[in-house]
Order: sequence, then C-alpha cells, then structure tokens
Amino acid sequence: MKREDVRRVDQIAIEEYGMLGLVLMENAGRGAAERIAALCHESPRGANPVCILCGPGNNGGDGYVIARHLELLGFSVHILSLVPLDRLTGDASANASIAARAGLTIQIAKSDEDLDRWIADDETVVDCLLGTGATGAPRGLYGDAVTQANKRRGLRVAIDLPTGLDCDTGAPAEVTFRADLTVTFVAEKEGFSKPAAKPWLGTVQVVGIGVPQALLNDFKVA
Ligand SMILES: NC(=O)C1=CN([C@@H]2O[C@H](COP(=O)(O)OP(=O)(O)OC[C@H]3O[C@@H](n4cnc5c(N)ncnc54)[C@H](OP(=O)(O)O)[C@@H]3O)[C@@H](O)[C@H]2O)[C@@H](O)CC1
Ligand SMILES: [K+]
Repeated sequence: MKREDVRRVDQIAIEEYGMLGLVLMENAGRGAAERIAALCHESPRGANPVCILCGPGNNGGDGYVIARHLELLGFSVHILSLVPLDRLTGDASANASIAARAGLTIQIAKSDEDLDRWIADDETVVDCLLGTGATGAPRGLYGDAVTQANKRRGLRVAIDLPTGLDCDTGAPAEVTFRADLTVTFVAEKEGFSKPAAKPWLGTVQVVGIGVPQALLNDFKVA
C-alpha cells in the first residue's frame, strides 16, 4: 500500500467514520507490543529491558502506547524521546502524558552522547522515530539515534517502517534502521516488496488498527 493511501485510511476512519485517533493509536500500539513480546520470548537475543526510541509525530506516539503495554506484559521499559514532551501534539502528546503520569521512565536525548550512554548494548530497541510522515533521510539526532541503535547487539524492532527507509520506493537512506522485525499497520507498504528494502525490514508482520472492513475494501486491503 502506498504511503498516501495508508494515511488516507487513518484520515477517513477519523473524519468519515468518526473513530478517534486515540483509539487507532491504542490498537496499533497494543498490537505492536504483543508482537514484540512474542518475539522477545522466542528469540535468544530477545532481551529485557526494552528501549523505545520516540520521535516527534504519531510514530513516536505509538511508542508511548507500546511502552505502557509492554510494562503490563512484564517487561522493563525505558523511553528515549528525541524531543521535549511539550513539543508533542495531539494523540502523541496525550499518550506521552499518560506514560509520564504512570511513572514510566522517559529520558529526553539531546545529543549523540546521551544516546550512546542511554541505549544499552544488549537491550531490545524499538524504532518509533519516524513513520509515514518522514521525508528524506533522517536528519540530525534522528540519524544519530539510528546509527547508535544499529550498533547494538540486541533485537531491533521497527514500528510501521524502519526509520530511513522510503516506504514507497523501498530505497534505504544512507542511515537506515536495520530491523529484525517490522510491525507495520493496516497493510504492507508498497516499497517493502522491493529487493533493496529486504535487508532493513527483517520479518514483516501486519497489525490491524480496527478500522472497518468496508473502509479496507475501498482500498483493496484483504
Ligand atoms: N491516527 C493516525 O493517523 C495513526 C497513525 N499512526 C502512526 O503515525 C505515524 C504517522 O505519524 P505522523 O504523520 O505524525 O508522522 P511521523 O513520521 O511520526 O513524524 C513526522 C514528524 O517527523 C518529522 N520529520 C519528517 N521527516 C524527518 C526526517 N527525515 N528527519 C527528522 N525529522 C523528520 C516531521 O517534521 P517536519 O518535516 O514536519 O518538520 C514531523 O514532525 C504512522 O507511521 C503510524 O506509526 C498509528 O498510530 C495509527 C493511527
Ligand atoms: K519507525
């Protein structure tokens, strides 16, 4: 599915079907947390704790939901946000507030040194940096975070798409998150089928976010 179409599905679910964005994000995050937990339990590299890297948009918002559900599933979780929480808006801001009030550990990374210090070598790293709103190669600290994550020995999980990968063309940026598992929402993105994308995606699992079948049918999603 093309980036533009998957974004339209979210938009129509909210604007025409009256679903709440928060509900879609909850479904997305909960589904992703369950897939991450299953992978951690079955893989020898699947470590506890889990480090969740959160970016400025709704992909970052998914990260706060995932953190809350992984804690409920018995994982020790910490969140590294690349932006101060007061810069978040909408559903991402709401979920960051819930996580903060719930006492989840949230650190705000301001430099490459912070990232180097705070991402442990053997923990599972979850990429909630950039999703379908990404344009071009990851800039500044976003590129640094991907580079740091790729150096670690633990499992890597990308949420919706690996940061740095163009989800329409499948072309990787010079710095692209190298996932063992990509949990993607609604449907596989068009670029995922391209040979260039394969080394960055790992296993791909699709998680539904609860939008009605009638809407999926309009977009020819099985
Ligand atoms: N209800 C829904 O819609 C649902 C959405 N869901 C989730 O939301 C995701 C889409 O969220 P999103 O649209 O907020 O975009 P996302 O990629 O998180 O961030 C955009 C931000 O990144 C920035 N930025 C851009 N490029 C950059 C770069 N190269 N390097 C650095 N920064 C860059 C950009 O800044 P700007 O370019 O505007 O200055 C902007 O601030 C989707 O993938 C799925 O995970 C699910 O929860 C299901 C329900
Ligand atoms: K991502």
